[in-house]
Amino acid sequence: MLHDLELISVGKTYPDGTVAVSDFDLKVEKGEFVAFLGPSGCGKSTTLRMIAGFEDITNGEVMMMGHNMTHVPPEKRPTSMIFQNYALFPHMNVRENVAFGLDVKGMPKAERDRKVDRILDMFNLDPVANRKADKLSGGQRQRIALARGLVVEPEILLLDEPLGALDANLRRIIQNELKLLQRELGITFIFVTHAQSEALGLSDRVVVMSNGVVEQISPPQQLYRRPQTPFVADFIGSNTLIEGKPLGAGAPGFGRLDSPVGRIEGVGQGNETLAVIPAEAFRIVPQNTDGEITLSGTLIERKLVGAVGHLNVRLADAREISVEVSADRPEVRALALGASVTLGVDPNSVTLVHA
Ligand SMILES: Nc1ncnc2c1ncn2[C@@H]1O[C@H](COP(=O)(O)OP(=O)(O)OP(=O)(O)O)[C@@H](O)[C@H]1O
Repeated sequence: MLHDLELISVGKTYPDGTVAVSDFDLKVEKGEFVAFLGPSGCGKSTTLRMIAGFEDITNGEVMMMGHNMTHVPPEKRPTSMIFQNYALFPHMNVRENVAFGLDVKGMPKAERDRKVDRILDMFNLDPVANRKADKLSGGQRQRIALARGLVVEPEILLLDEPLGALDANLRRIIQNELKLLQRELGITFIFVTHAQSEALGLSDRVVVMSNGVVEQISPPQQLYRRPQTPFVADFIGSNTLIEGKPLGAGAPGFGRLDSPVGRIEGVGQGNETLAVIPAEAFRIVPQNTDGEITLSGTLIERKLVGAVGHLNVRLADAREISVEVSADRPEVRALALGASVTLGVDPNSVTLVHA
């Protein structure tokens, strides 16, 4: 099957020797929304620029619709890129900014105007079409940048932290618009962000990167439920990580671990050395509850925020863990600071990974 975008072992070493990206493999289907997520400096933007053609590739290949694009210049690629600072021309009006990409292609004026009108209408920009780009609000500038990226009808839209300059409220509004737009147009989106909620909320799949390396590529729910590396377990959601000695396989699909706070069973092979337990997987249970992992400790902090109780529990080996439980439960309301608590966890909620 032909993929819209395929990265084959793509790597980038800058002339000063900085290895920004290594061995990046990815296949993206038509119409997919893929987010690159990771901390600052992990190589997200470098990868996006290599896809756009703005950055030379040191190793590997970039394929689009089955064609090798590795050495094709940006303007000959079926991509369009939207930058965080929008990169609008301040001296041009909105219409000229949007028309720019079509002018570069030498499109005849009548066809150009038709396409520009359509896209200005789509983004509600016709009322400001003749205003200079630097005289507009952040949200309007963001829409111009999107309109300019889309008017050239790319197969793949590349977005580099496109919402980074907006305040939280506008960000949420434009996030929704972006998702609707992407569904409607069926264009492939590659979206770079370091905001976890944005990546998880918008995309079909998330590529988590750290230090130039792909840690995991999964749909958002899968990243939460089944992290594959210690980095992802630590970076996504709110997990307790407990190391231990592998004890081999348990029930089919499950492995066991001997940890300083007792035996832990979770989804895995049994040769892993780290158990990952989501904060919300814990419940307060009576001692010696069957069929569950139980961890005993002392309650050292309790905050009830709406329906959620945030507890800090000190376990037998003195480590402190964060636990989220339903604040409405009587056994949670009854807990006093300093009380002994037993936490129960269903092994199904636990993922074992290699440390
Ligand atoms: N032109 C350059 N020359 C040398 N090193 C560079 C250059 N551009 C980026 N780097 C380095 O490459 C690494 C990856 O940078 P990149 O901008 O791709 O990260 P990022 O994940 O997009 O970060 P951010 O979220 O801060 O934009 C970093 O260590 C960065 O310092």
